[in-house]
Amino acid sequence: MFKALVVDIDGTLTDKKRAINCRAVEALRKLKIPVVLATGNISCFARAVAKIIGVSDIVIAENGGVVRFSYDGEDIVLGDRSKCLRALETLRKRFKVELLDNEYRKSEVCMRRNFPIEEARKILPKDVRIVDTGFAYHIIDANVSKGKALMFIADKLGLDVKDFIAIGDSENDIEMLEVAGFGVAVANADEKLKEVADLVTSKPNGDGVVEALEFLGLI
Ligand SMILES: O=C(O)COP(=O)(O)O
Ligand SMILES: [Mg+2]
Repeated sequence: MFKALVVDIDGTLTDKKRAINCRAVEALRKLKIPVVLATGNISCFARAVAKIIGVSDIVIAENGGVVRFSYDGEDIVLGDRSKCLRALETLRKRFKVELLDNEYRKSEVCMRRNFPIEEARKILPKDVRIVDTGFAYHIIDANVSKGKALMFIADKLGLDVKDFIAIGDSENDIEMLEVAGFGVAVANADEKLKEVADLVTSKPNGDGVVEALEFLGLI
């Protein structure tokens, strides 16, 4: 009954050290439905991961700020990076900010997790928000989320967003789980994500992905 799957990368297919779970990779390869990867990471990283896992080359990158429909296609930018760069200047006045992959980002700003995020939230302008993926902080356009990007993709593919199962681990996955037809939080997920999930797996990371796919009768 579900027609497609969207799955987060870090903390979901990978563990804390970013090592990929090979059981999850094999399970995803076996699926008969399209698998879309959705990550806070940059588009070229997402595409490379999709390619080597062997899933569809439709990807959501930069927390929904960038989507791409094919490996050799073009990035579609859904977020306004200028808002994020302005917000970055506000943060820089208060914290020592270290940027990550700045030269490749098209819609957002990514930073090392080395300052108090709650303090940052208090001073950021309202046209952006800051999300903690457990791997990095991201300043994203307030109009952007993995959930909105998923709706955009579903529409282009002629699917209903409710046809998707979504699996994730952190707060940047909340909207994606909310809009999907069935949301899964892996055992290591943030409490906030578990609250919006239809299923919380007993196993963490990739083992949780396999558990969810078995639960849904997909493998
Ligand atoms: O790039 C990050 O911060 C992690 O991203 P992901 O968990 O959405 O894959
Ligand atoms: Mg994640």
